[in-house]
Amino acid sequence: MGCVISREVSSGIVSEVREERSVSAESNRKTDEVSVKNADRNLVEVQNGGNQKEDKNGGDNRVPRPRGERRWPKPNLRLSNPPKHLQGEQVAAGWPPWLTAVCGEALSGWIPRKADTFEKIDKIGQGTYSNVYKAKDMLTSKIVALKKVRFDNLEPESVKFMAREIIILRRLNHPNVVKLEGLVTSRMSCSLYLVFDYMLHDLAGLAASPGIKFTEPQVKCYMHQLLSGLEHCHNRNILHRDIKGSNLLIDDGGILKIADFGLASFFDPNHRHPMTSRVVTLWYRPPELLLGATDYGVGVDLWSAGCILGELLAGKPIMPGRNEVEQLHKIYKLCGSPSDEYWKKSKLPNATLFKPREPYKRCIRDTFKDFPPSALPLIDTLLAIDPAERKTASDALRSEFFTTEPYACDPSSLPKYPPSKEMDAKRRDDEARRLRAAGKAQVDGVRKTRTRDRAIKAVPAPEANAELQSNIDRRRLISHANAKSKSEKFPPPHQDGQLGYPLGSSHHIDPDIVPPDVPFSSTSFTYSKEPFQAWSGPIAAPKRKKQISGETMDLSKPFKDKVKGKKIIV
Ligand SMILES: Nc1ncnc2c1ncn2[C@@H]1O[C@H](COP(=O)(O)OP(=O)(O)OP(=O)(O)O)[C@@H](O)[C@H]1O
Repeated sequence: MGCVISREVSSGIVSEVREERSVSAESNRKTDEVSVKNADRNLVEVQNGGNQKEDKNGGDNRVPRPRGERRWPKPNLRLSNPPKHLQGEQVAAGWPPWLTAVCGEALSGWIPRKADTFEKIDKIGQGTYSNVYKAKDMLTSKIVALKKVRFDNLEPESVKFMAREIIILRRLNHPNVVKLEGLVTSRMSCSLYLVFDYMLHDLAGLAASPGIKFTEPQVKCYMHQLLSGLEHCHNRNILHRDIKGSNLLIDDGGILKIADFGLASFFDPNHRHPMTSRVVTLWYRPPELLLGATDYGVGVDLWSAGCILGELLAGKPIMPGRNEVEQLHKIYKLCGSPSDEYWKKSKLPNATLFKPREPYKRCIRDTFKDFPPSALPLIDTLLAIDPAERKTASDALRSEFFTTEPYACDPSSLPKYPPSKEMDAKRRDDEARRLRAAGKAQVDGVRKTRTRDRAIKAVPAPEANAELQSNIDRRRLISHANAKSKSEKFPPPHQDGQLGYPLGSSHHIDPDIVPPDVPFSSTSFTYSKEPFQAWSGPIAAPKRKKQISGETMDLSKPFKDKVKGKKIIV
């Protein structure tokens, strides 16, 4: 679409990008040919990032890396002071100084579109730190989605996190990954808009729509696209870390795109850089993260993909835990508890706490005996307790699920659904509540109630993501700084040992907040009066909103992490 248009920005920037471009000029030709219709050729090439190759079949052929290039691309989150000349050039190109001062790398080679060249049509989504609008690009007449990222106090940390999302998005170029088309900003405003293609649906919204039940070929079609998008991310050493239905957008041609890279991160295939375990929405979170792993890889996204596969075939989420303890318990009950061998080799921080007295037997095949037979080996693999056994997205794409009849249908043959997003499901929910409250007609009420029930099932319990660390960090931030929305995503720096999850040390768990049917070793639970409550949720904290220091805190969203000293990559 070419939102990022007009002139080249800086000789320095452009030469850097050109070097990349020369490596893969061939591979970019196709994308460029499409984009060049709308925009200046040079800048579109820059926008494409230069080192990616589009493969419409979902394959992911990596372009050879030039000599001397880093083995794995690392976002420059800690570089808070880009060279002055670069900042100057970017400001001259129209970027606001508060942005260039912190995340020059994310802007490199791009110039901003002006906000008044878009016409907002409707609000279509809301995230933890953003609002998403449907808008019309006045220059091209194209309908787009504008994700408005808020920066209340222009805190460098929050801007850096947004920069990471932009850097990651710019490295991705695949039909099943949402494409960042451009950035919109103004010198005056403290917000930034990310421009994306407009997508009519998300998978959570579709799955929660009354009357929609996916057939086997349709499930295969969505899963193939999801795994193809993941394969692309993983081959670029990017973990998404929040795969769930509402982050899988679907356009009116049935094309699925992985969206919301706000929690995504580059990972080190050599496992030398630990990462935070506090990622992924609870229902889709793999056991190793619940057990505190900081050394993990593609397996985390594959687990989430397994949960999605189960959900699409079962018509409801397969492991809807209300808090972390219950989530782990649901996992053990379905997938079995980790083997002794795995406990030994994984050295997971929370292993001693969550080792059940008696091992649980795996019963995936029994539980899902009504699933299509070819789906069982795949779901069995994706939901393996040991992440190494989940293999890779490429392996999943080669599994018999996709190579036996009935085959995946073509995306274009999928039914044309009315617009349906997770947000629409919530709207229906609100409407049903309003109608019930007003004592409207019984029949109508019954129908809406069913809709509501389903919508709720498709969305993780809000409390599910409220965690110890986030609560403490929020409290600290709210009382120490007068910030709100950003603080929920960007807590202040802290040492791991200070709060929450001291790596490698044991935790205290209040037995009162452990669901009664969770038979973990009783010796593991030690009563503590510390302000712990990591295992939050309905059991410990039934309220959605919490009043802290006079501010209303919304605990209903996954808490976005931050850099912890030098050790943990978030
Ligand atoms: N390109 C798009 N087209 C249409 N709708 C979109 C698009 N991108 C996002 N949305 C809608 O906006 C919602 C929020 O977007 P997104 O998940 O990117 O924001 P976020 O602030 O990172 O959210 P979260 O708190 O879930 O992490 C999505 O669930 C989706 O319904």
